[in-house]
Amino acid sequence: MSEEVPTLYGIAANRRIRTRDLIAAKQRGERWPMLTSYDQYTASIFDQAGIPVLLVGDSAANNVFGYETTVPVTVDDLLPLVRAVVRATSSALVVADLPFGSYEEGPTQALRTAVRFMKEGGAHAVKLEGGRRAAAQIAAITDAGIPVMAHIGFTPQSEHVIGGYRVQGRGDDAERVLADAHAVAEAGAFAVVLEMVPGEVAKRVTHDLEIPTVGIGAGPDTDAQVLVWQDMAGLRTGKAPRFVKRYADLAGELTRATRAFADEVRGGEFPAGEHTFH
Ligand SMILES: Nc1nc(=O)c2c([nH]1)NC[C@@H]1CN(c3ccc(C(=O)N[C@@H](CCC(=O)O)C(=O)O)cc3)CN21
Ligand SMILES: CC(C)C(=O)C(=O)O
Ligand SMILES: [Mg+2]
Repeated sequence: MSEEVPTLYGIAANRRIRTRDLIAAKQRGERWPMLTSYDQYTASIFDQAGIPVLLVGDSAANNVFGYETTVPVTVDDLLPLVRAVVRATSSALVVADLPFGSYEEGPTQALRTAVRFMKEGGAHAVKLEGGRRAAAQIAAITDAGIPVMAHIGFTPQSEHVIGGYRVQGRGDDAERVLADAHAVAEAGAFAVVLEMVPGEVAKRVTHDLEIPTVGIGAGPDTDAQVLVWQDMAGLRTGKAPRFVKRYADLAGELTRATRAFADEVRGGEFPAGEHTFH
């Protein structure tokens, strides 16, 4: 487990990735992968496998706590997950997602929440949803010394206003996404997630901005790509969004292992002598 760890090209694995490394990577034309993580074991594996940025997403609402939407999850729910991911990693930059209700009231509330994720969670950066409407919050948090990743296009916390899971920025709406992208960069964001926007719009934003763009359902021309890990690894079953690619079948593998354990207990084959103390 001590072999050379690939992180960003040219960056040694013996220190944490910093936001400036990600901006430098963009200048060199290097793409990078990002995944969500919500626990110790996945965080350690992703860190060792060379994922330079891990997001403790508010999507824990769906993928850890079993809610239908991201709306119910709280700061107190997410803080222990952030601590676990930080403790389990040595190279990755850990980004804490600000949940719904923890920053909308304004810059003061947003900064207070971001400070909790830094002080109590040990996060290295925070992320929040919104373009022009979130610019004041992004500026306040950044001015306090906390790096902010923005998130525009489809913003799941607003799905009740948006009216479901919908591509944002088609046709004339592209101007809205572009204005949001420029606003968050101007406010001081170090990167911006583009979720479910047309590939052409994501390409334009990526070209326009000096900060890296992180696509999810935004085509191949962003600087980085992010997926929810349970989608990427096939732990989540059922219909996945079109932007998901499954790189493994963890649900199938875990089902097989579970059935084997259950069968061996029922059949009296487990535990065997080697598992027994005398
Ligand atoms: N497991 C998981 N993966 C995610 O990507 C994710 C979460 N959870 N939770 C928070 C948000 C919600 N997101 C979602 C959820 C569903 C679709 C979806 O069903 N998309 C369909 C319909 C698109 C359409 O109607 O235009 C698709 O086929 O892509 C997209 C994004 C992205 N985030
Ligand atoms: C999908 C990513 C960008 C996210 O915000 C989350 O997982 O919460
Ligand atoms: Mg999120």
